[in-house]
Amino acid sequence: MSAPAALRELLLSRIADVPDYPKPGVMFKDITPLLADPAAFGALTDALAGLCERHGADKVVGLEARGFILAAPVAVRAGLGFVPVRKAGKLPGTTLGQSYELEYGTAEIEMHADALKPGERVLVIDDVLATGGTADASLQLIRRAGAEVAGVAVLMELGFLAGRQRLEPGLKGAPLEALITV
Ligand SMILES: O=P(O)(O)OC[C@H]1O[C@H](OP(=O)(O)OP(=O)(O)O)[C@H](O)[C@@H]1O
Ligand SMILES: Nc1ncnc2[nH]cnc12
Repeated sequence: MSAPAALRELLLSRIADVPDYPKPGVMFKDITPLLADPAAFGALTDALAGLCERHGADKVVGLEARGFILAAPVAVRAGLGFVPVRKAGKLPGTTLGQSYELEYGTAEIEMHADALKPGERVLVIDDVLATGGTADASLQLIRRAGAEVAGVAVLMELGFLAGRQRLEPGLKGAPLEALITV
């Protein structure tokens, strides 16, 4: 479900389009103006915290790095624990790792193996859903830890990259919430 029109407009107005970054042909969605506006950042945090409640989340997982910026205040606002999913090699404890396909090549993300309890319901939060590869890998980590996926929530879905379609099998019926779709 997308956000109410007034919130969508506020959020969209604070996301900058940066052409040809980080490489030619990519339109980068820069959320730093949104983060710099406490009213917009607060409204985003409230909306995502509301999704934690609606979907019965017990924990919030944030995806490095921009996902951390959004997910951490949401977890505090929702009164839930925050779990970081990091790029490989950054977590000190025993980890579960999951590699995934990028547009070119592969990448790997990791989560502490004991970060989630079996049966806990987890909401995954990130800023952008593009091809869906990162979010899909996080769902595999959550399930391998024995936890349940309450849903995935993103600020912005890039509809033309069909990440929703890529993510659908991994969601297994859990919701994908995008406050804005472009
Ligand atoms: O749907 P996908 O095609 O997987 O792309 C989406 C991911 O790409 C970006 O992260 P990036 O890896 O650029 O890292 P950053 O957050 O550290 O900038 C974004 O924050 C998402 O996590
Ligand atoms: N176009 C884009 N803008 C911002 N973050 C992204 N992650 C993947 N594609 C992106």
